[in-house]
Amino acid sequence: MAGNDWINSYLEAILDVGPGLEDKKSSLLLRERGRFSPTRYFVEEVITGFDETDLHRSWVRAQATRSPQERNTRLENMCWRIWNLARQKKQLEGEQAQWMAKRRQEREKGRREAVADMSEDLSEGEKGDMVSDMPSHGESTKGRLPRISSVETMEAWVNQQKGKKLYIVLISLHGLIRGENMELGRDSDTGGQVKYVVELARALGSMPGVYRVDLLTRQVSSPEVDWSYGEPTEMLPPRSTEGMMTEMGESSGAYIIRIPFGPREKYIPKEQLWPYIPEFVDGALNHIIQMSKVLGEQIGNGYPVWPVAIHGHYADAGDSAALLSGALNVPMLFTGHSLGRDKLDQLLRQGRLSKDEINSTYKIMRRIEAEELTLDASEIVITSTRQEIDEQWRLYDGFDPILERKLRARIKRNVSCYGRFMPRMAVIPPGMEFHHIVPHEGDMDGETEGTEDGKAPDPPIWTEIMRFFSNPRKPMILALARPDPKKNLTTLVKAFGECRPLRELANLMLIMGNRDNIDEMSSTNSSVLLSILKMIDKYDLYGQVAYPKHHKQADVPDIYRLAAKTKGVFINPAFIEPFGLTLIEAAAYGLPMVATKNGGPVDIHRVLDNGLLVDPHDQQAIADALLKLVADKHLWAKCRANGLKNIHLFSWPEHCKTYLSRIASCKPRQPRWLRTDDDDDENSETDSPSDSLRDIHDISLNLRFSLDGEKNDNKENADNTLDPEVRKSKLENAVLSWSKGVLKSTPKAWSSDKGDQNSGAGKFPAIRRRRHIFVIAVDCDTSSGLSESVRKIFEAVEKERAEGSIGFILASSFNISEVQSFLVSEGMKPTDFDAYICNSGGDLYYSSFHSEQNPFVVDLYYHSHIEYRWGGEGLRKTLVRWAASIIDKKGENEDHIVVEDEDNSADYCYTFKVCKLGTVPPAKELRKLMRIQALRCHAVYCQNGSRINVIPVLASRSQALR
Ligand SMILES: O=c1ccn([C@@H]2O[C@H](COP(=O)(O)OP(=O)(O)O[C@H]3O[C@H](CO)[C@@H](O)[C@H](O)[C@H]3O)[C@@H](O)[C@H]2O)c(=O)[nH]1
Ligand SMILES: O=P(O)(O)OC[C@H]1O[C@](O)(CO)[C@@H](O)[C@@H]1O
Repeated sequence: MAGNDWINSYLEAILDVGPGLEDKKSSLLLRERGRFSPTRYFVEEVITGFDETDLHRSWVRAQATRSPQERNTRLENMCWRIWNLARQKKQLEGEQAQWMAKRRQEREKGRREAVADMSEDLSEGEKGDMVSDMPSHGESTKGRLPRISSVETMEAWVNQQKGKKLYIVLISLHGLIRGENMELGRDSDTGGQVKYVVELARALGSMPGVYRVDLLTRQVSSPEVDWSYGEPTEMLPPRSTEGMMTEMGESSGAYIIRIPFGPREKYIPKEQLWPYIPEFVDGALNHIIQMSKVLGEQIGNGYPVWPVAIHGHYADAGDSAALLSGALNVPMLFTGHSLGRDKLDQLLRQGRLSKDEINSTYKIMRRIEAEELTLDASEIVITSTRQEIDEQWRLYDGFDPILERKLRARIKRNVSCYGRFMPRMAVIPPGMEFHHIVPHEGDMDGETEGTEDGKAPDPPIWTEIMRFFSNPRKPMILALARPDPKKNLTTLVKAFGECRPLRELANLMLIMGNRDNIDEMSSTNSSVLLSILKMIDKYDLYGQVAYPKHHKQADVPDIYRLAAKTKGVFINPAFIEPFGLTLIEAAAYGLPMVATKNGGPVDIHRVLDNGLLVDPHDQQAIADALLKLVADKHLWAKCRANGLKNIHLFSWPEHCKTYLSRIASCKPRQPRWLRTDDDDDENSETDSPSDSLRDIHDISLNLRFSLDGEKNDNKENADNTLDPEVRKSKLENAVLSWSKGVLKSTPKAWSSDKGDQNSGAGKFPAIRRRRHIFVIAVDCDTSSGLSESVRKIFEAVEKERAEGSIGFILASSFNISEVQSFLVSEGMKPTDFDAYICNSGGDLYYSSFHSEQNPFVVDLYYHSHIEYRWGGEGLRKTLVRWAASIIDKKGENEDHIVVEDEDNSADYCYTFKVCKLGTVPPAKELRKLMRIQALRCHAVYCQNGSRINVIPVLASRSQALR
């Protein structure tokens, strides 16, 4: 019963600490927030160190020895709770292990099937090692970064691009982004990503060949935040040192463009932004179309200059970029910064929150689905480290490094991949802006200290920091991070507090964002702060730890400088750090590092070799490493020198060169309505094609409705603020100019009716007169259901319909022949609707007055927008195989539940009948299966679950409207 002696002594210790554990809610929160408490320490010891049966035994014993004394009752309750926590943890671990095993099986099966499909010509490349052209610190030998080799490609590309000027769109959705005095560490959402995207935009805007960069983000006009975040546009002026800005030439530069969406006058955390993404996409589309037109006038000889790529940063912007890239038919890029699956795994592994709790707090499943979608839609995924690919992206259904390798080898050999696609992964570490790193030679010997003899005074932040210390000249251990539990600052304070020699030798400087009042911080951040303050008190660290309330972005270089001047060390003890901008910042100021061995720091360390890596969970290892680096002056000097020597490898211009060479490898795509130049009538009064799309967009803004489950509950659309009359006339104009633009730009290409092709103006007369358009999007399993809905709507607006001021679009899962039969059976005419979105978004038709035999005109341009990554026959075959595997077993008999419906299938919509409702696997299972095999598509269960339509990944009914 040795185990139980230990348990009992811990239990006694918990009781001595006092209440806390009995309150389930508060203890869960307490653990989630990373607050340190002795109770937590003992509970964790018990749960992780002992077997569940020992814990059960303790509870039984506590029950048996129950007495009226309060302490005994508490002991009994506590034993029960702890035993249950341990069981929960074990169960979660079990589920996790099962999930991993199932996943491994599914992936292997998927891979086998994919390989079997492609088996006739497996090549050496597919069997062999990685054919790597990915630049990576991980793959490089120290001091020789492969990305440098991209310079030649870049030069070749620049030559090839001579005369062409690029427009690039970046998206970072959440807001609170500005060019100067960024509020980094303001809350959980304002950190490295903000700095990264601003610096990337600025650096790209300064590259030869790039004409304009727009960084799109949320416009936040709220009393809670600075007015600058409400400004629609901000220019990012180029930095003027370090040779970054050579050949700015005639570039228009980089801009932050703030798009209004989401609740008005309210700043919200990123987890709450998901429902508003369609609204952002509409606003962004409007901006891009207008900007392309403006750039066309400036540099495109009057032809729109479309973005060469749309690049989403973080899952939410990835989701938006996928929709935009589909709507515009331009390549998409993605950078994760931090990935949901990894976060979910970390949280599950801690065993403190159930999956449901994690999901409701972090909306993690929505985020993961968005990340999967980015894999479906991106041409290139950019990561900061190799680890992100090998350990993080490989957790996703849509990415498998082995399959990726095989597909890449096939593409190189020009062999078919049978409709399979994988995004390219490119490791391009971020850079640093070096303009504020002015060499301070005297930093190391005290010469630059403020003196009366004319030397520069100390920066104000030094005084602010030094007032905390009894002896401010001791080496400073610096941590600079948002007070987020995952940054693990509490373990650092504990390590410092419990290591006497370290306390004697060094001070601890904690820069943890900005705060006025801890009570006003988010609960997660404030709990980290409170735990740290309690620990400072507990270990009596007064005079040894600094934790200033405020600092500005401009103070950050001085903070690093101060730590370096005292011969201190930078520490990042995060549980996992995707990259770690602070580590390269510290190195640039000559500060050696101790960093977590989980994530990006491994890559950084390989390049810089400027410190030690530690297990962030091992408090002793953290203390030992810090002590070693501070105490060993020789090691310290070597690490400082190494960091300074190689830091130039993290430079934005280098990043941009590789970045642009990757973009150059994408097959150029652009909106197809461009290709109508020779149809244009020079004397026509009509607006340009881009106007037509903008106006369609205006219409869709005014016709908010719910499609494909995209609930739009934003009642505060910008246009709604207008006077109703103004809105009405705006809409009228929009409809009119849209119809004019449509008529001008379409005749040949979207007509299937050759005889009619030059009489486009006669084709869509109705649309010209529309003031409003109703989109009827009803999912029915019988046409009678649909007919009832349509009739009710027609009746409700009978007068306007008769006048022709209201037009209708029918959006359904039916194909065009089904639509036709429906119209005939209901005695309706094709022209009762102006347009038909068929096959769940796989096809778009317009009604034509001019041909009785051919009353529907297919929009072929729409196909060019959705055909991206459409798996065609390879996909169909796999779907048929899947359908054949869904079987209902009744004794000896086996019935097929899903069967192919060839008659109703179309080029961009494979249709399957569900023979037995309620027995098919959920749509997400099918999606997963396809993703595992690198087949990209959008499976829609429709007609009350009696049909499955599989359409291109970028198609949907709402996208068709867009
Ligand atoms: O009080 C603070 C805290 C942070 N910072 C700055 O904010 C940035 C923080 O960046 P980083 O250390 O990289 O962390 P995160 O904010 O968590 O950034 C995410 O995004 C970065 C860019 O992709 C990645 O490097 C990180 O690993 C990832 O977690 C750095 O420039 C810091 O100087 C401050 O100025 N003040
Ligand atoms: O904790 P999460 O949701 O993974 O997110 C971290 C993200 O938030 C930020 O820290 C703030 O910008 C980003 O830098 C990073 O991409």
